Amino acid sequence: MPTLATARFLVLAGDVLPLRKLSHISKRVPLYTSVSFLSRTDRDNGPLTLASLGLKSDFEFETTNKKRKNKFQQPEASAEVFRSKVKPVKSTGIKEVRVKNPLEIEGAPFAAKSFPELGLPPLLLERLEKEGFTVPTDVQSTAIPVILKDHDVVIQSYTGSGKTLAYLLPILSEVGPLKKKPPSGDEPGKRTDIEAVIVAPSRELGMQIFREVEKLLGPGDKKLVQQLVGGANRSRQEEALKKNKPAIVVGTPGRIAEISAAGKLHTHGCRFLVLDEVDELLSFNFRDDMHRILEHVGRKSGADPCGAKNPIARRADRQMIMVSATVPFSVIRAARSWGQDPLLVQAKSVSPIESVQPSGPVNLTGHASSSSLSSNSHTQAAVESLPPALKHYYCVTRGQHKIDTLRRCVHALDAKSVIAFMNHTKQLKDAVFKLEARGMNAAELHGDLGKLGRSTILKKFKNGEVRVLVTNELSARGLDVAECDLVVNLELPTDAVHYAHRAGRTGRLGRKGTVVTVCEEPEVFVVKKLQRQLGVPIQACEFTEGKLLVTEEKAKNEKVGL
Ligand SMILES: Nc1ncnc2c1ncn2[C@@H]1O[C@H](COP(=O)(O)OP(=O)(O)OP(=O)(O)O)[C@@H](O)[C@H]1O
Repeated sequence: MPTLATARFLVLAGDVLPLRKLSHISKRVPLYTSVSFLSRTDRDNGPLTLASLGLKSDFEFETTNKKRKNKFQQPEASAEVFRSKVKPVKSTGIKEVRVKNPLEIEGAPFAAKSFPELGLPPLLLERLEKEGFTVPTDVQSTAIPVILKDHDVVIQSYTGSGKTLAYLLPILSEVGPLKKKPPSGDEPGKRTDIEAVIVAPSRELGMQIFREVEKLLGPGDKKLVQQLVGGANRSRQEEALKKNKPAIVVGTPGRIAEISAAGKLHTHGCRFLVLDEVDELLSFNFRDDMHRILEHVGRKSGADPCGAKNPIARRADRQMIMVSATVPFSVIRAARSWGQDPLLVQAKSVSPIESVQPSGPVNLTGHASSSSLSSNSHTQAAVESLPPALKHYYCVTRGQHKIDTLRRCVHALDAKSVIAFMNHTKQLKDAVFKLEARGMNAAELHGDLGKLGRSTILKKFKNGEVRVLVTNELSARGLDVAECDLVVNLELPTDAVHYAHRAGRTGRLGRKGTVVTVCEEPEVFVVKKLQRQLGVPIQACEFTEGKLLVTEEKAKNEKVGL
């Protein structure tokens, strides 16, 4: 049984505590190998701050004599942002030895101008060119070299900034037919296990990532990736696993856990575990399935007698990649628990997770915020997730006129591809009925529809056959429709994080985008609160004579919003 001597964090009653603070606890307290899971409404101790990432400071940084190589040299033109002087640790046959090393964080140029600068293999570069990807985004320039150096990472960058390729490219550099050629004579043996598991919280997002991998692998090798999303035929998925022996699986937590529990998914030798939308995957709904995944993926039972007993050593066998536009402090705590010396990778910075403190919020410009901003880390997470080019408005109307307002809004902005968010399925269906009755091409997307119905509607929306997609929280995360130029909140989101993910469906990858919240007079104070929490202006507007008119703030609204 692992003891406190070999562990760094203890997970107790939903909290993760550094074990060095628990010296008074009995020496043989069992170590939970799982981590705390958080309900959607969990509030943390405080937000991340950009200041806390202190690029020029030295950090006291614990590092491990990893089984994975610690490759700290960067390709010359890539994002060199940290350098660690890892002292060699004498091999004792036990891998848990950790030494404290100072980590120097230096300011450096980040944005690589091209993919070849990032040290990706030639075949993958060819595929990227074929698919029209020529210049990496900031988060890709920063994350790819760090992941290629085998670090566990938390990737945080705003919605639509290209986080998917930021982790897929380093994985495909090491897994599958596009990978770097091993040195001659170093040809690995026949692969039997899955090499990368990518977990996403919804079928739609899972399928989107799956398609992205398929596309990069190319038609000849697309069977090397297998989708394991819920709602799809399970026995067909199991047959495909057996027949095609894929190297990568992408799926939802429930289905992955189910097939794994049935003994049909062999992931013990898995090298990469990706948790996309990690803050959502931490929610209570996924708790049991995520436990199973974290316990089984990349755990080489029997391969290493020390590793089998020592959770820290076992963790070293897989590389954890955690991704979201919103990274509340709960994710930082989870990363500390799951990962080995994980790094926080943002668009233009890399810092040790150890250095991230739950402290005061910052605004979008990175300056310390005013005290009027909420200090919880969920709000902070939302601030950093909004694409800077988005425009935010709200329009006050009566409940019964919301659909008309939506219609006028679509015409006034001449929006071609609109996502309208609501909270309840019944109202959502009514809204579609009313929009269609008014001649607006609309469709509904929600959990009551079967998998086929959902994918057909989504396809039609992506093709432009549907102009207004009326949906709920299901589509708020990860959904990538480049053409979406307008997001409308027909009902208010529950909080700033949900607002940010909804808003992020438009304005992707630097495109223009508009977010309009349609609300009733008594709800204006909520909009004002969102404005304060997010640190972005949400202007009052009206739609008259086919135009969007920004209106003067009414005095009483100002008062309510104080
Ligand atoms: N280097 C690139 N060049 C051109 N297009 C890119 C590049 N990287 C990503 N894209 C495209 O940008 C879009 C957004 O990328 P992606 O979905 O990965 O964003 P994201 O940061 O994961 O967003 P979210 O937080 O909403 O999930 C996708 O259509 C993707 O194909």
